[in-house]
Amino acid sequence: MEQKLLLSSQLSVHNTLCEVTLNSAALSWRPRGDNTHKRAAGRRYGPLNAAGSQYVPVCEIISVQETEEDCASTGVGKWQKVPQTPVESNQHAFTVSYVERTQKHRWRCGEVTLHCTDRTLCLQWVQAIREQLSLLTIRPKRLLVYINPYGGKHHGKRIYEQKVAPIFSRASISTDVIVTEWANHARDHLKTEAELKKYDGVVCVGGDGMFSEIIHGLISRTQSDSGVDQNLSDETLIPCSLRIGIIPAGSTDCICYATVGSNDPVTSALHIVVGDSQPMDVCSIHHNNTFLRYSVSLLGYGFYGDVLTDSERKRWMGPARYDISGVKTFMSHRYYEGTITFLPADENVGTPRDKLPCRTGCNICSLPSADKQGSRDEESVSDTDRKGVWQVIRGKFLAINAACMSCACPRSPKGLSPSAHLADGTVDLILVRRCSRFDFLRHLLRHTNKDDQFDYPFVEVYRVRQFHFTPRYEETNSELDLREADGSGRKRFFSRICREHPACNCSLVHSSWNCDGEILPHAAIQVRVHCQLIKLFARGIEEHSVFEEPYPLSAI
Ligand SMILES: Nc1ncnc2c1ncn2[C@@H]1O[C@H](COP(=O)(O)OP(=O)(O)OP(=O)(O)O)[C@@H](O)[C@H]1O
Ligand SMILES: CCCCCCCCCCCCC/C=C/[C@@H](O)[C@H](CO)NC(=O)CCCCC
Ligand SMILES: [Ca+2]
Repeated sequence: MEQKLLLSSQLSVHNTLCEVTLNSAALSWRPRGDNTHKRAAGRRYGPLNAAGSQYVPVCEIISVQETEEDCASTGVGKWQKVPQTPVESNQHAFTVSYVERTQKHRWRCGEVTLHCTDRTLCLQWVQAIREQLSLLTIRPKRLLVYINPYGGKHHGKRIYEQKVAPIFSRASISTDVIVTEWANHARDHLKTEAELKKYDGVVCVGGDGMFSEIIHGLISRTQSDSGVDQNLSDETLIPCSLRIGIIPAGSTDCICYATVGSNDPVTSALHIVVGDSQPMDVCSIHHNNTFLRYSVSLLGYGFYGDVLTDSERKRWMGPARYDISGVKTFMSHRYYEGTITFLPADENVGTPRDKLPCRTGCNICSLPSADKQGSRDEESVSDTDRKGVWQVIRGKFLAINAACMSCACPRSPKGLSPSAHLADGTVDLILVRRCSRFDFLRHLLRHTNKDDQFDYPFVEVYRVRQFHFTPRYEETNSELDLREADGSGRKRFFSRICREHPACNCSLVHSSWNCDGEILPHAAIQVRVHCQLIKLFARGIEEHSVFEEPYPLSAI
C-alpha cells in the first residue's frame, strides 16, 4: 500500500545531494537524478527499497536530534569536526539514530546525518520525524530497572551504565534504577512495594536467576491484586500487563538468547526502545496444593539438577562453575527411578521432533488458544483416543528435562529442545533413560552441534500441557512423605539409604529439580503450562539474515 508523503526536501547525505522523503512508514533518501536504482548516497546505511532508495523504517528510528554546529557525524557513536565540502558547507543538520542489524542477530545503533540549507528546514524535519515517533505508542517511556551486581562475572552495573543507560537516554526513556542488595530483593520489591502503575515495563540486568526473581514478583503481584490464589494448581492465572526486558549479565542468559537470538546488552536495549513484545509461556510447579515456583526455561531432574547442586558450591568461579560441575556430574553417571504422568498437547502445536523452530511471528504461537488446546473436553475423549488422556511412563532416567522454550544459549546454540515454542502453551518433556556413559556423552554433545539429540533409542520426547513426576522412593514408601521435611531431614534419610546401598549409582538416591537455575526443595512435583502469561521486550529470533530486507518493500 502506498504511504502518504509527509515531507520531502533536497538534503545532503554524506556529501551527496539527495531527495529525502518521510512517510508514516520510513525515512528514505536517494542521490538526486540517480535513476539507476543501484547507487546510494555515500556509505550504505541500510537496505534499498523498491524505488532504489536507502531507507530506515520509522519503527526502527531510535531518535532524531539537531546536530550541533561545527559538528558532523562521521560514524556510529563518534562525533568529530570534519572538513567541509561545498554541499555540506551549511552547518544546519540533524542526525537520525536507528537500529542497524549486524551478524548473529545483534543490533547496533546506526546514525545518518542529513544537512539542510537553513535551520527552519532542519527543525521542520526534526519535528516531523519526532511526530511520527510519538505515534508509536507501544514504545516504553518509563521503566523500572533492577540490576544484580553479582550475576555472571559481576559486570551488571557497568554493563548497564556504559552500554544501556546512554541508549535509554537517547530514546528519551526515563528510568528508576534499583541495584539489588540481597537475593530476592527485586522479587519482594515487585511483589509488595513497587508502584507499578508508574511504569511501562520492568528491566532486569542479570542472568536467568535474576529474570526468575522478576517474574515471581510480577506474577505473584498480578495474582494477589486480582484475588487469585496461586497455591491452587488448577487456577487460571491472570497474565501480567507489564513487559519485561532482559539485559544479559548472567552465566547462561538462556532466556535472553532464546527470545532475542543473542546475549548482547545493546541488542536487548534496542529491543526495549522499539517496544517489541513477545508473549511467553510459564510453567507453574506445585507439590500437592502448595505452590513452589514458576519456570520459563529448563526444569531438569537428574543430570541438570545435579549439575546445579554441585555448581552452587562453586559460585565464586562465575560462569565456569557449570563446565566443572557438568564434567563432574557426567562422570558420576547417576540415574534415578520414578514415574512421569503427562497430558499430551494437541497435535496442532506440532511435536518436539519438528524441524521448524519458533521464530518471529511464529504461526504455532499465533494460533488462537482454542486451537492450541484442542476443542475437546478431556473427560469426553474415548480411551482409544490418546490425545487429552493422561499417559504414564515408568523407568530409570539419567535426565528428565522439561523445556518450555528452546533453552538456546551460548553453550547450546540450538538449545535443549530446538523446536520448542515460546508461546504455544506447551512444554517439551525429554526423558533420557539409563544408557551407557558413552551414549549419554553422544547425546549431550549433540546439544552443542547441529545433530539431532533426540535420535537415540534411549531418548523419548513428548510435547505436553501438564505433567507430574513421582520419584520411586515416594511411591513405594507412603510413610516417607517428605512434604514437610526440611533440607537436613532429607539429607539424613538419604544418607541412610546410601549407606545401605554402597554400590550407588543407587536408584534410590534422589536428585533435585533445576528450575531455571534454582534448586527446588521437592522431587515430587506437578507442572502445568500457562500459555502466554508474561510478555517480554523481544520479538523472538528473526528469520532473515543481515542483508535481507526486514520489511515488505511495498510497505515502505
Ligand atoms: N544483591 C544480590 N546479592 C546476592 N544475590 C543476588 C543479589 N541480587 C540477585 N541475587 C541472586 O543472584 C542469583 C544469580 O543471579 P543471576 O541469574 O543474575 O546470575 P547467574 O546465576 O550468574 O546467571 P544465570 O542465571 O544466567 O546462570 C539469583 O538467584 C538472584 O536471586
Ligand atoms: C560432559 C559435559 C557435556 C556438556 C553438555 C553441554 C550441554 C549444554 C546445555 C545447556 C542447556 C542450558 C539450559 C538452561 C538452563 C538455565 O535455566 C540455567 C540457569 O541459567 N542454567 C543452568 O542450569 C546451567 C546448565 C549448564 C549445564 C552444563
Ligand atoms: Ca512453550
